[in-house]
Amino acid sequence: MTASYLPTLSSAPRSFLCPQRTSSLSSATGRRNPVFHPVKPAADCCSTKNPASAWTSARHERWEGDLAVEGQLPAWLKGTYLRNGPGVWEVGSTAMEHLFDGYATLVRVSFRDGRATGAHRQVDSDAYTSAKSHGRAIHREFAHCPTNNPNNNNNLLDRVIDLVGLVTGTSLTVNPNTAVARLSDGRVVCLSETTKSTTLIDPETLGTIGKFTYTDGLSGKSRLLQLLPLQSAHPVVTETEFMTVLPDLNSLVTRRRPGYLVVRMEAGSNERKVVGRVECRGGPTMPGWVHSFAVTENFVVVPEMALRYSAASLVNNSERASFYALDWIPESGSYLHVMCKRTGNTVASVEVPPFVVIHFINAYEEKRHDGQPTAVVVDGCDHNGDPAILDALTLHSLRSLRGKDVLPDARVARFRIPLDGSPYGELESALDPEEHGRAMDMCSINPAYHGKKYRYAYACGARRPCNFPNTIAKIDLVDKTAKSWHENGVVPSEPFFVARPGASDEDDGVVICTVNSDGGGSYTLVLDAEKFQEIARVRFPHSLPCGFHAFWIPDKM
Ligand SMILES: CC1=C(/C=C/C(C)=C\C=C\C(C)=C\C=C\C=C(C)\C=C\C=O)C(C)(C)CCC1
Ligand SMILES: [Fe+2]
Repeated sequence: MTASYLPTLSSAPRSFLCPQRTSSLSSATGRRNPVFHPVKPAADCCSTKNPASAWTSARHERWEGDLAVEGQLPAWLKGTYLRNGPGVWEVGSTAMEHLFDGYATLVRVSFRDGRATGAHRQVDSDAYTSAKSHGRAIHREFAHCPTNNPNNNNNLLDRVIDLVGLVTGTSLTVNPNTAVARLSDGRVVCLSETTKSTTLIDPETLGTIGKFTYTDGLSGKSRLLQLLPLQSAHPVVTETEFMTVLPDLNSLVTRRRPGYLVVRMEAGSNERKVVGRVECRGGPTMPGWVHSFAVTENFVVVPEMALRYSAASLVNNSERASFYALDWIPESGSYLHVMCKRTGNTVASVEVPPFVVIHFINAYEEKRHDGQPTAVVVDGCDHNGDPAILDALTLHSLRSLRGKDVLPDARVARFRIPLDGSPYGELESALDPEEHGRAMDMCSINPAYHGKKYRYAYACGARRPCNFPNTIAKIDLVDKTAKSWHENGVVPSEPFFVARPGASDEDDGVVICTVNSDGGGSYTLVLDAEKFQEIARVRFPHSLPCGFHAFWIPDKM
């Protein structure tokens, strides 16, 4: 590998790693100076030798500057890679306990002319700013329940106060720490699982512009007893629309069966319109957790997992369910529902073996010779139908069990849903899970193949022993094989596929992934997607927390 370093400030990291001595630097290259804002001074703030850096809170509110490039970035790679994820787990007297609880940290790497600039910055959500001003977290996160919450008593008034909190969304998190997406009108949003957390950001400065407010009243703002404060964290965004799934919690207060609303929002609009409602088959009262879902050309596939929202935990903001805000109720059944995008009708609803899929990979239709769809095939990262993965992602496990083989097994699950009225769907492993070390999550595909028959998926896999996925895997769903990238002790985030402009092969492009290295330190890796070999890495001057999901914004031609 040829290495070429940009002669920038970032190649002299010791001079600006410490936040106490950052302000007077000037760039020899004439480029913009790095900007450095400490979260709080830390005793080891100049050290990058922290093997648990992936799970260590970001030390600086924000930083931006030039990045050192090792290797050769493709000349065609022009645009901005954005990554979101939890990055601050300690504020004042609060120390969060779960990976999903951390306050949103954005990372940006912009590639132009073989060079790279980078930034990271905390999202100024109400959850984060209020935690800083109160000296403790005051919102309910996935696992974190505000401690000295006065609503601990079970009297009727407290229950009513909690319910009002749920309807108005004031107690649940507004921390958009999961995904980032550019809408087709150019607005860039960070998202998580509460509708109120959706936040507009500036993709260049990573500054928080403000809340993305839906104007439809669906989330309970204008209509009392509209219990729709939750959403899938992964909307499907196309050139014309934004589509998502809202678990319908109205069954908490009505006799209606629980269900899901599929909603769509046109480009440029803030108004979601209901496409249709899917009724849950299981229950009794709560829909299954829907972090993501899948779409095909004509259909939306809504999962109903036996891992269900916990009414008690959502309504009483200091109560924990068996899995944090979720209950595992295998006897309630596991289902997949298929809704027609055009009519909003549910055209298939099948029972399937238990699955725990946080992230669906893709879906496509099988068609008859006359083009009529006969079945829907859906692929997801399945934790072998076991919610134990949620416990494996506590910060204690991640920080203390490094090198221990405690990561639960996972696979690429392939579901087949017949469209002939059959009551059952099929479920099998798409390839031998040993191919990818029995770990599988944080997936992406070539976006041109969304909803279509496809061959390749990119995801995090494992080289065992490990307590977190530690490889980047390219899954070939036709040959049923996997290629892997791995280095000792690494913690990768979602590998994100970016197609070469003008490409015709599905894997003609690069895979971009930000990685925490063994002894601390972070870099963004660029792999040739076809060969699945490293072509460049772009180093940050200090370590960043491991994040979740990425997005690519190409430069305007
Ligand atoms: C889940 C619910 C809530 C909040 C969720 C939040 C804030 C974030 C969820 C993030 C997820 C699910 C990330 C998944 C990552 C998976 C990884 C890294 C897997 C690795 C495996 O090997 C609420 C809104 C608090 C309440 C409802 C439920
Ligand atoms: Fe996700």
